[in-house]
Amino acid sequence: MPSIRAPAAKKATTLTVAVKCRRFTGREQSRDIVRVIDNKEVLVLDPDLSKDYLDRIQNRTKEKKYCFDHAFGPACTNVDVYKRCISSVISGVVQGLNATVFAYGSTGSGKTYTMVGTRDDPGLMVLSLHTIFNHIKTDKSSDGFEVTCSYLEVYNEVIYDLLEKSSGHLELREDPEQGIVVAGLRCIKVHSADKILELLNLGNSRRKTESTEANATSSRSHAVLEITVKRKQRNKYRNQVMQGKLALVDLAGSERASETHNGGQKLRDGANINRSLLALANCINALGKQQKKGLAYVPYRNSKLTRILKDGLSGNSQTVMVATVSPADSQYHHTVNTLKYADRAKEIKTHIQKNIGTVDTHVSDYQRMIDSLQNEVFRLRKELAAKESQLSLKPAEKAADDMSWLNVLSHEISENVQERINLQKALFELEETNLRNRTELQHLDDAIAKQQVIEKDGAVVEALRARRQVILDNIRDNDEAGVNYQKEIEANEKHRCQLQNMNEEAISDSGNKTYLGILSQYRILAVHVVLLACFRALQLYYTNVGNS
Ligand SMILES: Nc1ncnc2c1ncn2[C@@H]1O[C@H](COP(=O)(O)OP(=O)(O)OP(=O)(O)O)[C@@H](O)[C@H]1O
Repeated sequence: MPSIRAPAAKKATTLTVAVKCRRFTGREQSRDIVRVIDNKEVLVLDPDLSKDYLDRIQNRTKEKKYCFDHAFGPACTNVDVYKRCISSVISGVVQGLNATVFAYGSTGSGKTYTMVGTRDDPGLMVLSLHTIFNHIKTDKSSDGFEVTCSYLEVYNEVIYDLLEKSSGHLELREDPEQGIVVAGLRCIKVHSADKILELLNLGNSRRKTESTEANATSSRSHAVLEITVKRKQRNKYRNQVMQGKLALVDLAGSERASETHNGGQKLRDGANINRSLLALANCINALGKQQKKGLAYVPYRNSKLTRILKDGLSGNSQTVMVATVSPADSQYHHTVNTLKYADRAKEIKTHIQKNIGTVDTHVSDYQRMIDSLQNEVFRLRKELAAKESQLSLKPAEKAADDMSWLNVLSHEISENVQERINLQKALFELEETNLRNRTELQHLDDAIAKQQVIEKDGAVVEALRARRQVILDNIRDNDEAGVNYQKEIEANEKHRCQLQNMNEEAISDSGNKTYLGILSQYRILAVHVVLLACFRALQLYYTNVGNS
């Protein structure tokens, strides 16, 4: 399938960081030490009540104050969080932008509650899905939408598909175009928010949770729900597609082994969870410093979680981090630690750009468009004949000047269409070549992985790598050439619009509006039929070449 490429224009943005302090749970008996001021500031009081006035003024207090994009106190619901910092990001997804929302905090601080929620207080995952489908439902354009969803978990550094009953271990692959992808992950087409919610519940029931000292249902895995929204212009032969991706992440809880009193498998789980959360914290640290001091290295490769989140942390994504904290004095160190990382995350920069590109219009789609245009051409031809007999005089005799100007325009439109066909053909050829290149790249990656088991970095591996580089360069060159063809196509279409406008103006100025209007509409539609028939033939040809 031809690629969906992002256009050159990028907009730099920073991570939106929100803090949410949950309310006390029934079993907690602690002092409340977190205050939210002005919807932005978070004050963490010193848990040690014995501090006196002198300690305070001599700065010996452990009281801490932070400022974030948004802060939510215990009385706020998930809907409040959603409205203030998530909903605008979600609207962008329907317009072809990528977004990542993740909850970060210690065990029992309210991450799952925030992301998944309850029946009475639905979480950010549920609210986002409803917004996406509402946008699609109320969209005024004639665009077609396709929504797909995948749900995975990273448990003990192994990736599982939560939408598969008995999922095997899945591997991460680096795709030159799509970045990090999880090979073999199921992507299900969905037509309503309810269907995704059903899948979400199913996935959640398969998620690994345990009762720990700190949380009765502690998530032992990191879960990533990914929703892709493809928006395709209907009835247009310029097959523009926009694709927005939304990643909603519920991280596992971090904890100190000494606090949880876990042993055996639970202790091992905890070590792995902490390993990936540490890797995430290290990435946040490095990215935060990178903005301030220009340091380059970010250790994404240290865990599966950070590789999966790479785009959300530094790539093409509008990202929101919701740091969750408990109000309890017993959680002071966790709270301050979470807020410290949240504070660093404010420095992280990402960029956003619309994912716009071209995709196949299926042969059947072209046929459908041709059929409907041909019906229209047929209707106009009949109307034209009726008008000619009404006029009794031949229009060429009646409006010779108008006709000759219209003929010139008509000729120019035909030339423009011919140019468009040639450009499309060149683009198809390029995309076909890159399709073959990508297949070879995949084979080379497999071969390199196999060969490395036999001899690490030997001569064969070197040769395979050299070939891989050549193919990668070819892909890049072809993609660049493709972008130029796209620009020429855009210019060509703009010119055709101008010609059609001139045509309409000429008709509206003439004394024979009705007849010339029908005549020119008839000619333009006939030209479109030729164009579509040509695209259909090209599509058929390349589909057959691809299959053989
Ligand atoms: N805003 C809230 N209002 C009421 N109860 C909450 C709120 N946030 C969290 N809780 C409750 O606190 C407890 C812990 O929350 P939750 O399971 O979401 O934490 P977590 O951070 O996901 O923990 P873990 O990392 O161990 O999975 C749950 O009983 C949950 O119902």
